[in-house]
Amino acid sequence: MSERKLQVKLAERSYPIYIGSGLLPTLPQWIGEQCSRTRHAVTISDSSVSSIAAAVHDSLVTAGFRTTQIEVPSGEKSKSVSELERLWKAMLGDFTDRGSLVVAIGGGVVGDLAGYAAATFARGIPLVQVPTTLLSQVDSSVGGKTGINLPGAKNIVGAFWQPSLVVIDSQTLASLPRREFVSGLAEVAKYGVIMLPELFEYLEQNATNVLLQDEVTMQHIVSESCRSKAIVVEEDERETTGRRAILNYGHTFAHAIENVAGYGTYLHGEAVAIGMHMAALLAEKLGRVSKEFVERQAQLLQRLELPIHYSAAEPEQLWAVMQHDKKVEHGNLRFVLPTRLGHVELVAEVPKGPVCEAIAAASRA
Ligand SMILES: NC(=O)c1ccc[n+]([C@@H]2O[C@H](COP(=O)([O-])OP(=O)(O)OC[C@H]3O[C@@H](n4cnc5c(N)ncnc54)[C@H](O)[C@@H]3O)[C@@H](O)[C@H]2O)c1
Ligand SMILES: O=C(O)C(=O)C[C@@H](O)[C@H](O)[C@H](O)COP(=O)(O)O
Ligand SMILES: [Zn+2]
Repeated sequence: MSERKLQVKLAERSYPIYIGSGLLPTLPQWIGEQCSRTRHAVTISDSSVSSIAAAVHDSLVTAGFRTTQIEVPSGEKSKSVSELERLWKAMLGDFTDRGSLVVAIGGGVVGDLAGYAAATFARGIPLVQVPTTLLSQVDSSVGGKTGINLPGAKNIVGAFWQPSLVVIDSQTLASLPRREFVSGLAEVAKYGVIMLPELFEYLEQNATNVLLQDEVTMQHIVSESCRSKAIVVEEDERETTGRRAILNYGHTFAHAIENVAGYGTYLHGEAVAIGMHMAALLAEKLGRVSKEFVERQAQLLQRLELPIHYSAAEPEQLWAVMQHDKKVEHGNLRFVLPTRLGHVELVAEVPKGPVCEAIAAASRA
């Protein structure tokens, strides 16, 4: 199967996304095209993708690059100040400079962490994303959000730093555990709810093939997801007009759940699925959507084997953590809420009562 090429159009920060099977051997050529001044590549990966990182490294060496290889522990806890500091020091120690680039090989954790290292080292060096989880292929590798967590808030320190190139090779998913694969489907369902009802219906009709990871089905959902994200990012690169906030559907709840449960307890996509259910319940309580909408979304998420219930009922605790959400403005938390399938809005002045009721309604003791 030949590759598909999408383009994220952001003037001088524009970049291609290549999607296909068996693309990694072509990576050095594409790096040469996108980052022609670069002869030194810092590959950053995690311990679950060592063999993929080794293959990328070898192809870069063969193509004449000097390389620095860095590995971080796998898991959400690596999006930390201490890992970031370790990366900076390793980059400095091997003479990384403005003629270098970072190649992030892994899931969203590596992409966000390595991306922020690229954004900050020497005030910013080019970044290439090689996503190896479904979640990172449909979402985190595109759009330029990079960063780390603090104990009190998810993704609270970071930068917008667009990659110069994204290479999505479906073969890298061969070793991905099923729970991680399913987690990525939450972000795909999210695009369906926020802007692409056809994708939502496609998921409803093709759930079996999706879960079987049928190649044609996968290429469709990955490219539709990247296409949707690119459209939104092109309209509001730095989330200043509110348009990009639609990509945060379910995330106000999700980030609080990830934080309160302890980073890594819920996978990001699992928390997003629960957060989407909470957001739909909240929208229903505010009279914005029907019960049928809530049930239809819940049915799809469950059909995709995603959770919709939070296993500990702590509405007050989630509410407190949500006050650190980046959509808080002048002390007011804003929620992304649906009005119909394919459309969501950023809503301010949502009272605490219905929020806590929605959390309780989606919770199981
Ligand atoms: N920047 C953004 O726009 C954005 C968007 C969505 C999510 N995120 C962030 O992304 C993170 C979640 O990303 P994720 O779900 O990819 O998690 P992850 O990076 O932790 O990867 C999931 C697990 O799979 C392993 N893994 C990765 N590739 C593998 C492969 N090919 N084979 C076997 N194992 C593999 C990893 O080691 C890890 O244990 C969260 O921190 C979330 O906040 C960022
Ligand atoms: O790219 C975006 O914009 C998103 O909101 C995508 C989300 O799926 C992603 O989890 C993102 O990291 C959340 O952003 P944050 O600004 O709430 O940290
Ligand atoms: Zn997300």
